[in-house]
Amino acid sequence: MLEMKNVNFDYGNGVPILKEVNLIIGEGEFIGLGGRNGCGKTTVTRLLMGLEKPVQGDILKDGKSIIKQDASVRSRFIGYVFQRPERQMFRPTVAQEIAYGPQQLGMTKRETEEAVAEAMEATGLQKLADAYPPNLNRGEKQRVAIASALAMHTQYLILDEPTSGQDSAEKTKLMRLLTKLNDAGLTILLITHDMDILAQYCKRVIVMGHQTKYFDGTPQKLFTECDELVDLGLTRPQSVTLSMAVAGMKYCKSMAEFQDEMVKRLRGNA
Ligand SMILES: Nc1ncnc2c1ncn2[C@@H]1O[C@H](COP(=O)(O)OP(=O)(O)OP(=O)(O)O)[C@@H](O)[C@H]1O
Repeated sequence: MLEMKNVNFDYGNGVPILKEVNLIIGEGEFIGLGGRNGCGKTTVTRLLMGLEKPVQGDILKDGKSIIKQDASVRSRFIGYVFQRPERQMFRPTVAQEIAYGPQQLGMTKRETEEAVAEAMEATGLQKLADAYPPNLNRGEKQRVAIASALAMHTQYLILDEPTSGQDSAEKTKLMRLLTKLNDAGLTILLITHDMDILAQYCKRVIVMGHQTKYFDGTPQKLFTECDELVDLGLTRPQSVTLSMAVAGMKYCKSMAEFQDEMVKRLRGNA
């Protein structure tokens, strides 16, 4: 479990960015982190990673403060996929890039090879083992960044807007991969501005409001009960709007689910 306790933060210029932020990320969760541009989502994840230090408050793992552990120590259990994953790649081939973390952890050659092979298989990168990372497309680069974290046997994976600028097929491919990894036990925290992703794939949503956490609950609660969606820079996904508009219709987290429900109704099954 990762925890932020009463965290205050500014970037050293006296402008408060976060005030009294409290949040818990339990093992095995799939959490979406949303909110307006500039509300502090990336800052929250940088604090969790140890790339920034709180001005006040604490960050804990399994109840113990990790505030003194720098980012290199925390990278053993928290993997991070940056908005521009190419910025975290320095090795000449995909396989060598993925092997870098295990080597830094002191794994033997054999352990490293095994970890790299497993991570490439989990992310479908086997055919790209010898490719030069800068030549990959964005989806492939993201998968290399994810595989690099998996090869270190990370417990938590944080992704910063991984689907922005991607077409629908790439988006679905990535989200299916993340769902599969989450089903296998990986904890995921995903920053996103995509409402469909919050609704369809995340089991819990945290929304940052003005300098602090504003909402923490299920996507269903957020999209059906929260009156401040617009103020928070969010919109209701079309599938939810439509399912709320049809009398007696259950909450539909995706258009596919809405269509299935409608077909059932037309056939007289619902
Ligand atoms: N290095 C920095 N120095 C000073 N201010 C910063 C720095 N990085 C971010 N900020 C400011 O901190 C605030 C929060 O930024 P942050 O990137 O965490 O927001 P965000 O919610 O992730 O935004 P977006 O959705 O646009 O990515 C913003 O006002 C931003 O301008």
